[in-house]
Amino acid sequence: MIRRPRRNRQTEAIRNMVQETSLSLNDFILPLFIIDGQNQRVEVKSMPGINRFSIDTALEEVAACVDLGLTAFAPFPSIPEPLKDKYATESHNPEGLFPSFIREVKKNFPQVALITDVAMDPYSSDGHDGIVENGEILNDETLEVLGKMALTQAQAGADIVAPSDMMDGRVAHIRQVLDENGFQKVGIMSYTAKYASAFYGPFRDALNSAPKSGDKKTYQMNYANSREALIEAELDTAEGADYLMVKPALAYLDVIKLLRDNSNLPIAAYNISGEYAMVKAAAQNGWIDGEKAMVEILTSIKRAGADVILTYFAKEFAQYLKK
Ligand SMILES: NCc1[nH]cc(CCC(=O)O)c1CC(=O)O
Ligand SMILES: [Mg+2]
Repeated sequence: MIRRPRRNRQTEAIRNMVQETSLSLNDFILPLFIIDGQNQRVEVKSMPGINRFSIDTALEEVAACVDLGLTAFAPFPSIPEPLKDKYATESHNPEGLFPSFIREVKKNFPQVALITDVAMDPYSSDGHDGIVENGEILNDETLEVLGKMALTQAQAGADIVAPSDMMDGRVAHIRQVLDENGFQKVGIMSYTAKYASAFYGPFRDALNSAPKSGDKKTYQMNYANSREALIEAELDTAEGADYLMVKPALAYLDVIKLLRDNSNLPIAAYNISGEYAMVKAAAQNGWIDGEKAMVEILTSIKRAGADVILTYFAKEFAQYLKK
């Protein structure tokens, strides 16, 4: 035998030398759940280690994460039920919970990147990402709400707005609204290929944002499709997206690779709530080594082609690097 691949695996120094993919804290965006009130830090039952924070404790959490070397955050608001309505009006109230949080973060930590969620579901009494009329999700009427929401977030100081709703044409509409109002510098991270997934459950628990009726299959993609992701990617690119995202990540590594190979834009991947919960549940049962599984999963997402990874593991990974 002349070729023996095992030679390059003989010692840790050699293995490290030939390692193709490495993770850096610059790769990560940490999602944060924001709730009303003061001095609140409430664990999400289905996501061990992940809390919902009021603005004050969220700022402490951001400070702790910045100390660990994290630089990017993706906050999501949990809106009290009485403030929800059919048109997600609260989503463009400049004095609302979410814009208030954005302003506080930018005031205290101007150096961090804030990637803010644009979608109706946390504010919608129907729990959908669009306006519901006779059981139908209206596309073009929803764009108006998304534009106002994105503008409100930009005015509060968001660096990048991230539409997660999957309405057609929303990237172009948001770009136009931002530009008309002088926010040319605010980026758009589009949830380009977002699939109708069974793994969103814990997130909907955290925000109490599950659809009140029906499912999201008329707007989120069918997980059996990958060519359709290329159609979405072409459109988002033409409409002015600065980043293309694939969501979820783990069961969609092929889609991440597909977009990586077909686009020169940065590719983001969202390692979502249910993917986090699976690892934590198995680790708590002693069935897998949670820390090793975390590093393996995050490395795999990057190996598949993600430049940016949204993950609930970001803080834990930063702590692991410190060890
Ligand atoms: N706008 C919808 C939205 N924004 C973030 C997530 C899920 C994130 C996660 O599971 O971690 C979802 C999915 C959904 O509820 O349909
Ligand atoms: Mg689209």
